[in-house]
Amino acid sequence: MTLDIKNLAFGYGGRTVGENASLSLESGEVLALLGPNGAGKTTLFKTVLGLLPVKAGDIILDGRPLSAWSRRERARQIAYVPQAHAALFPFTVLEVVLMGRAPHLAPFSSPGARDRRIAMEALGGLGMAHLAMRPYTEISGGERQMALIARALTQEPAILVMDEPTANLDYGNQMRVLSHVRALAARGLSVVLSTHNPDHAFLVADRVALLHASKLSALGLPKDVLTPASLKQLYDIDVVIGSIDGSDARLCAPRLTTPSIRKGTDHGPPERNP
Ligand SMILES: Nc1ncnc2c1ncn2[C@@H]1O[C@H](COP(=O)(O)OP(=O)(O)OP(=O)(O)O)[C@@H](O)[C@H]1O
Repeated sequence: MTLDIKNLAFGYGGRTVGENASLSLESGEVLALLGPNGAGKTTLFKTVLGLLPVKAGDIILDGRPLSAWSRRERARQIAYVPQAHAALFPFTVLEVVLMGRAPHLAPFSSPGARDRRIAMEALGGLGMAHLAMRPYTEISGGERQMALIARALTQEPAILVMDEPTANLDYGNQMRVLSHVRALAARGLSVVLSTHNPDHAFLVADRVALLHASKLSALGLPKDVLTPASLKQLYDIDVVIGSIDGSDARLCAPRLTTPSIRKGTDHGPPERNP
């Protein structure tokens, strides 16, 4: 399953968030998208998922325009892991994960034994099986994030779109999710994920794209795209990037700057005159 985005413009109503975005995704490839807060990563993802209308350009899924796929067909091919949200209804974790089976069920039918097995396997693979019967409203933000990943895997998609999948996770679960992403790619799944952590892109991505000032500004190997200069442009911070033991593996370390703190400006109310 391939995904081609050509000269895409995306945004909301009369507002264009990004334009002229082009990229392609091959089977088994992991693409990491980096960009500052508000750059438009979620908006791009929602457009690729067909949740927001295309403003200009084309999205081609497996050679066919996305608009030619029915919602159900699309949902069998592309799954979305949104940023974890607060839950409103006390479904069990298993019930939430089973929602991923919806595109595979006949209309008005309920999930069967096979669907439950797939859902439990997804939970088990993420070390979450023990939470299956807990209300989704009574688990932590990180556990909800893991449940949403399990729900997406239960959908058995060819392409997985993950919006900051490690954002709420402890260090161990971050690495478990990244390992899972690599294992899924090895099985032929394509993964697009956004991250604010360059090290995660170094760990997991085959290619990296940068979204900045309404443009996809770079697309290439992590070591070529994630440089002190590009990260300075993206986040306005200074970093050092080193290789581990002279290998191709890279690590990014920020240099902290000392902000100038002035009395009576950004850091508290102005001093009163006596
Ligand atoms: N529903 C909406 N309607 C109009 N504008 C929106 C809407 N949601 C987000 N925006 C705006 O669109 C721009 C891109 O937002 P988006 O959420 O795609 O950024 P992002 O790169 O995912 O950010 P973050 O890293 O903070 O999650 C921002 O300026 C944001 O304020």
